[in-house]
Formats: sequence, C-alpha cells, structure tokens
Amino acid sequence: MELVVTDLSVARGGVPVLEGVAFTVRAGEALVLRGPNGSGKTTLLRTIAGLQPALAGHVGLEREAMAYAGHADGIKAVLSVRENLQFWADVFATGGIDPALAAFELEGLAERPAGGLSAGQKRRLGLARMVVTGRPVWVLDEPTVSLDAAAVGLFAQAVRAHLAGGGLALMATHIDLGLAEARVLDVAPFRAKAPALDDFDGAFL
Ligand SMILES: Nc1ncnc2c1ncn2[C@@H]1O[C@H](COP(=O)(O)OP(=O)(O)OP(=O)(O)O)[C@@H](O)[C@H]1O
Repeated sequence: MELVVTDLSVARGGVPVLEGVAFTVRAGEALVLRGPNGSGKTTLLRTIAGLQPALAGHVGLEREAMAYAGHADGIKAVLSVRENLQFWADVFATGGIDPALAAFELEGLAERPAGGLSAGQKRRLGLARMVVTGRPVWVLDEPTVSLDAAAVGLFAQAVRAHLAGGGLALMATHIDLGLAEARVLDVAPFRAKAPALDDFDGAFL
C-alpha cells in the first residue's frame, strides 16, 4: 500500500492554489503538510481524499482506501458517543468500537449525548472515528485543534498504532505532534503562479 501523488494541481473556488504537487507515502509512514494560513493545505487534502476534483495530475489510490477527517467532526449530536462510533462501525462494516473508545479515553463518556461534549471531547470522538473506519489511509486536516496536551499525546499514539499496523497518514498541522518519524512537506514551493494577463488593459475595465 502506498499513496502516490503525481503532478497534482488543485483549486479553490475555481482559482488554482497549488500546482505540481508530488510525493509518495508508504505503508507505515506519516507525512505532515506544512505551510502558512491560506497556502492550500485543506484544498490539497480534500482533493486527495476525493472530495473535490483535481485541476490536473493523479492520486494513485482509490477513495475507498481513505478515511478523511476535516474541520467538522461529523458527529451526530443526539446520539451518544457509543452510538456515534457504532454508527460508523456499521457504515464501514468494521468490528467492535472498544479499541477506538480506549484509544481516545472515551470510555467514561460513552453514554453521553455527543452534542453535550466539550470541543476537545468532540474532537477526540471525531478522531476515534478514524480508528473505527478500519481504512488504511488517514487524511487529517488540523486533527489537534481543541485538543489539550494529553489528548495530543493520545492522538500521536493512535497514529503510531495505525502506522505499526501497516496504515499510513497524511495530515496538515501547525503544531508539533511529537511524531519524530513523520516526514514534513512544505507546500509553499507548490504555490500556483498567477495566470499571465493576455489583456492587460482589459483587466482594469
Ligand atoms: N471560495 C473561494 N474562492 C476563492 N478562493 C478561496 C475560496 N475559499 C478559500 N479560498 C482561498 O483558497 C486558499 C487555500 O485555502 P486552504 O483552506 O486550502 O488553505 P490552508 O493552507 O488549509 O489554510 P489554513 O492553514 O488557514 O487552514 C486560501 O488563500 C483561501 O483564501
């Protein structure tokens, strides 16, 4: 299993953001995307996860291999923590949810309605969903937002376990996860160039 991204160009709102992005992430590896606000990390992750079309280039893995966690946690507020995870286990036809509850220390919150959780607890539940999917490729956008230091440690542990099990992870984050083994890719060199104006005067009309 490997994620091979070749000459990928991505756009937001029809405007090219990054172009010529290329990298490979192999089983057991994590790649962290870095870059300033607005540099295109979210757009790149969404494109790789198949949530929006690419302008050009190729993602060498099918969407079904990936589990994506974006800024929204994808939580059903009226369901309990346990019911939320069971829902995802049913959707992905995977086994029990206990390892996911344990990985993010959610056992004590299992019967609580998810809508009443704190922001960090909701994020822990959203990340526990990744464990439940059983999918080998985790695509994570700012996974540690709202997490305290202890929960960041739980997340790093969960990623390590995922890699050790033959999975791989691609994530955008501004903070140091303590995953020394993760490679880092700065997206800034891939910034799309502004298109050349072929009608300079017309641009002012
Ligand atoms: N609808 C839109 N039309 C045009 N440009 C947009 C639209 N929505 C977002 N953008 C721009 O696209 C660029 C890429 O945004 P993106 O969210 O991918 O960046 P990011 O690297 O994830 O940023 P952050 O670190 O702040 O999360 C930004 O400059 C943003 O302002």
